[in-house]
Amino acid sequence: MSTQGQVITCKAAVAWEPNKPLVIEDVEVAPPQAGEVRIKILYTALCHTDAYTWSGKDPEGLFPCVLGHEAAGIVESVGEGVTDVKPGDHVIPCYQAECKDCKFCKSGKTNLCGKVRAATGVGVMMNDRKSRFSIKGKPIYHFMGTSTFSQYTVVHDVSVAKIDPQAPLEKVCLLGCGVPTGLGAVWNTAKVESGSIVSVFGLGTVGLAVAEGAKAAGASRIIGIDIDGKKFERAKDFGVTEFINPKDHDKPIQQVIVDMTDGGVDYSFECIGNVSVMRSALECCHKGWGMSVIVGVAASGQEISTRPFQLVTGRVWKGTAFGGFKSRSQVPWLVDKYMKKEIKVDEYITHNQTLSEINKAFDMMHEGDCLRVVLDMQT
Ligand SMILES: NC(=O)c1ccc[n+]([C@@H]2O[C@H](COP(=O)([O-])OP(=O)(O)OC[C@H]3O[C@@H](n4cnc5c(N)ncnc54)[C@H](O)[C@@H]3O)[C@@H](O)[C@H]2O)c1
Ligand SMILES: N[C@@H](CCC(=O)N[C@@H](CSCO)C(=O)NCC(=O)O)C(=O)O
Ligand SMILES: [Zn+2]
Ligand SMILES: [Zn+2]
Repeated sequence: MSTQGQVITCKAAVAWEPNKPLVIEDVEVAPPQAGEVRIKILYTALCHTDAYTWSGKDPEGLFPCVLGHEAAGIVESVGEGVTDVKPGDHVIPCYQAECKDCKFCKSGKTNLCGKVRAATGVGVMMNDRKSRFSIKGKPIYHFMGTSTFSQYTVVHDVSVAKIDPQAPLEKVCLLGCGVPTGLGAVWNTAKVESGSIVSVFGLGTVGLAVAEGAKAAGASRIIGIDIDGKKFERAKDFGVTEFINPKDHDKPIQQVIVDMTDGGVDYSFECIGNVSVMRSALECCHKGWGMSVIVGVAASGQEISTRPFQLVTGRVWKGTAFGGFKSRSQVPWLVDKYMKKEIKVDEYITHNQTLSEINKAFDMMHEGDCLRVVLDMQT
């Protein structure tokens, strides 16, 4: 029986309050309105940004909400005027939209899109500024325009990337956030050249994807920095050539790196979300040209600082969202690269769970050996 035009009641993990366990609820998901797409989510991974918003440290965090933004699924139905996808299409929801028509999209200077950001930032849909999720009539906020911790979700059509139907959804769900962010930070934001010396702070999924991207770009040295020494062995497989544990040194870590690189690295990447490490990442860059890219997301109220002289003397400080990738145009390209075995994805999946085990899955995510946990949403 077709569910098109009907409210669908399904299971979703609801964050009722910051830091309180997620609760699996029967959630009503309204049909998509004009310009919207309802997606059956088959697999979702957990990202540290979900945990960050759940913790209450995200100034944009709203409760109750359905978190989740790294997923893959199949279009169930589309609203009026939606032409780019149809029921049955395999898709990846994209928290960074791409309308191809706004000032941002047309600028040629950024992957940020302005079309729906004002609505997604406050947990509602553009059309009527309301949520499509409810429980017994009580609205539940959307999150990042994706809300993938639900068996069905509604997103804006500008936030849907149509992908190769042959691609395994239980793997390519990762191409919704962490892996593209790391690869793109290197390829799009920093534009690392062959022969460069690179340092990566934080060897989780994002940092390892930075290393993978840097290796592909031909970096001559890739220095991995992490306070957890257990991260080092695995990082070799992703391209890291040297390791530093700040705990093994008395000197500031930036000084250690400057000393071992004849004046500093060409490019550094902060993949943790720690503002003091962001400073170290900038200050380990080479005078005159070194560039540092902030990838990690820092808590509300945190601010970065350095001596302005660091910038006066030629270091450049940048940041990246979704690795600078234009989502609808380039996520399908990343899926194709995975299918051609040109980028890793499977290697970042260390754990598998089901939606009903989501709280356990978050506990796993915080364990040292974990990169990504993928949830099977339909069991
Ligand atoms: N900008 C974006 O678009 C974007 C996209 C995805 C994720 N993120 C953010 O990127 C960050 C990294 O994500 P992840 O999934 O790789 O996280 P993760 O927790 O798996 O990895 C972080 C790593 O940093 C290490 N670490 C922690 N404190 C450290 C310190 N002081 N010095 C050195 N190492 C330290 C940890 O041991 C861990 O290995 C998070 O803040 C996440 O929210 C940003
Ligand atoms: N809401 C937070 C910012 C969170 C943030 O920086 N998000 C990244 C993606 S993290 C994915 O794991 C991002 O793309 N930001 C750009 C955007 O949200 O448009 C806050 O307000 O501090
Ligand atoms: Zn993420
Ligand atoms: Zn746009």
